[in-house]
Amino acid sequence: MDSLELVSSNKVFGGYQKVYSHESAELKCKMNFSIYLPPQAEGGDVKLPVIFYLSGLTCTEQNFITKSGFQRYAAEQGIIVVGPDTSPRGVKIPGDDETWDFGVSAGFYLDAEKDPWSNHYRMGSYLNKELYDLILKAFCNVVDPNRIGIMGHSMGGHGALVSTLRNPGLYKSVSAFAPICNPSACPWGVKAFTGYLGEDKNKWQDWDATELVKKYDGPPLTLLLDQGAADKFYIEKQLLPENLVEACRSVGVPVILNLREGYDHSYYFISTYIGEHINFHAKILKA
Ligand SMILES: N[C@@H](CCC(=O)N[C@@H](CSC=O)C(=O)NCC(=O)O)C(=O)O
Repeated sequence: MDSLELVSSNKVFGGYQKVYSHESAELKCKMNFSIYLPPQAEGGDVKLPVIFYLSGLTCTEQNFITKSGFQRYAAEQGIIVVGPDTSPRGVKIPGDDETWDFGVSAGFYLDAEKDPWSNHYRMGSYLNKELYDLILKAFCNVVDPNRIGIMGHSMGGHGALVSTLRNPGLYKSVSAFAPICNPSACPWGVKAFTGYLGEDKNKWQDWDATELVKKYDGPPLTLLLDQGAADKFYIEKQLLPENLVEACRSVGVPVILNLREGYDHSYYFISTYIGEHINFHAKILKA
């Protein structure tokens, strides 16, 4: 673990919530990530499943670990949970902090192709190659490389779905809270894809879950989605879960969409259902 620097460590539900920093080769900057090591990781003599959790717009690795209460359920199930940051940090690109839905904290878990973003904004490769491999290597005494799942919220829900569909088999289980399901067809996605990928909409399809699922040809998957019915971003059609459900049904990919009456887009919603999501992953990863 020479290249990892421990930023913080707090005991919670018998395990440890840690934050590390490291130099990312993909992003060319220093990045933080969180890792929850449940009590079962103590001693290092059992290999445990891992879930990656991807946060949404405006977040760092801190929002999820301080607001969702996931540690109780991860401790109960004996699951390690890893949370990357949402964009490169400390890199100055003109326009990267002008709006909250593009640039800093809004990396969209994709590999940008357009200048000036393509040099640093490579969150897709960072997550699915660099951080994934780092976790397997640095925590090899406690991580089971064959039992890895992924989940996320909003922009992070998009990231979880797309990472799974683009990399068949890399993640055995996937779920999302209020994900951006069809970014090519919503204002957040159009802005991000135009900025990071350019005007050519053919390229957008490679990072859009609703398009990717129609071509998915990997191991069997069931997608679990939870969506608050009172979520203003759902009402404003930024999220479009129905488009993803329709695409899944058209190709026979099982999907569960729970529409939760009265819930909004916040971590109050996530904390209410995070236990159900952890248990969903546990059932698949521990089968
Ligand atoms: N600043 C925005 C609201 C931003 C917001 O709601 N961000 C969500 C993710 S949205 C999609 O990716 C979030 O997770 N916020 C962090 C939190 O701790 O709640 C506005 O003005 O509406």
